[in-house]
Amino acid sequence: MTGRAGHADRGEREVPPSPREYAAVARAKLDRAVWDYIAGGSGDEVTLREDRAAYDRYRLRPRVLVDVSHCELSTTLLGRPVALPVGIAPMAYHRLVHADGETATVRAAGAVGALTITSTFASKTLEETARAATGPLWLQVYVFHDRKVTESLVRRAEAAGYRALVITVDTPRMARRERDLRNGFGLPPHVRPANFDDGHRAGLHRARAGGSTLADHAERHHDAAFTWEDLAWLRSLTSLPLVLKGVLTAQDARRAAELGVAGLVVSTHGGRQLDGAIPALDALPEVVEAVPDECEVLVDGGIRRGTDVLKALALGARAVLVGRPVLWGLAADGADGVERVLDTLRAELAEAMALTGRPRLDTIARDLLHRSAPFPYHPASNDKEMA
Ligand SMILES: Cc1cc2nc3c(=O)[nH]c(=O)nc-3n(C[C@H](O)[C@H](O)[C@H](O)COP(=O)(O)O)c2cc1C
Ligand SMILES: CC(C)CC(=O)C(=O)O
Repeated sequence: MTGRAGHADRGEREVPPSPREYAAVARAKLDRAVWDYIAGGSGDEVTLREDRAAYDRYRLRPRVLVDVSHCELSTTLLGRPVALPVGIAPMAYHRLVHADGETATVRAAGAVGALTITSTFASKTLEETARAATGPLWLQVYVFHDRKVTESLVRRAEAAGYRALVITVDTPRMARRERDLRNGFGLPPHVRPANFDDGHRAGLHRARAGGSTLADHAERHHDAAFTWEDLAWLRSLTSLPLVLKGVLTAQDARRAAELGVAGLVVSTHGGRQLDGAIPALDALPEVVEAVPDECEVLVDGGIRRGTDVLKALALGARAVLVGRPVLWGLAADGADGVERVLDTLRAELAEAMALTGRPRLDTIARDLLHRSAPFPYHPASNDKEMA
């Protein structure tokens, strides 16, 4: 870690003072189609905007004259220590934005002591990523028609030392993402789904007007018939804890907990799947309420500030995941950029805890929040990351 947010980096480079400012740096560096794939959402991008705006509707009720000389951010996730309640959401193809891809991302997370969740569709193999990891590491899993492919991912994850499997349940098919359709998005030649053999890679690079090769691939391979009953099959494959990602209702949360799922990620997939879905932050309280304490609830989508993290924790999340800002940091400056994004979020969260008089994570509760601004509310500060 070199520079500090807001100060010149060894006198050579200006470090953007907030994660969101890396968006502008990334946008200037990336091809338009790659930027659009990352920034975009599905349909009219209503959920993309509202996931973010949901945070801006809450105001904070600070308590004063509390000893905040030390704020403690460390906690545990599924029984393992992490230095902060902020982890990296699974995202496909980090090599779209930087040659070092997922290995740079995981090194940065390790330096900060943050959880990393690696995508099934990583552009480095899950073994390469595990070798570069010094912090906690979980694998995100998509369930495919060909169960042997999924089973092989699970076996490899166990052998490589992954500590949990995150089953993404909101993507039986990929939603129509109009930016990708307009751009005829396909992977550039140097980016591959590294966990798969050539058969599974077929067609991902041949862009076609009006289509997205990623959506075509999901259509062919994702098992849209995968149900609650089939979870027992996954459970029988492994003793690793299972986490379901993409749950937005109390009903599904309850059912997952009854089946012994260790954790849930309340998520709209960053506004990339069901457009018009309830913002993740608004779904969080009912999910937390529905499950027993031992089922750990995380949330993602639109978290850009330490105060956003604080709000999610106040509504009952054990931790949050951050997606796009990690790719902005990676695009801007490789592992150093990711480390700065995470470090800035940590510094902002520590500051927010101090200024609200909540020096420990177990002092952060619902009474910290005041819901004020009416919906919809989309401050201009959100525009530059979605443009
Ligand atoms: C470029 C990109 C790729 C993604 N790929 C995956 C993926 O492979 N698996 C998955 O479960 N979620 C994927 N997601 C969703 C993220 O895990 C996460 O839910 C979302 O990005 C959080 O919102 P945020 O980007 O606003 O922080 C992806 C998101 C982006 C932006
Ligand atoms: C390759 C895709 C299935 C990755 C994904 O989940 C996404 O782009 O949101």
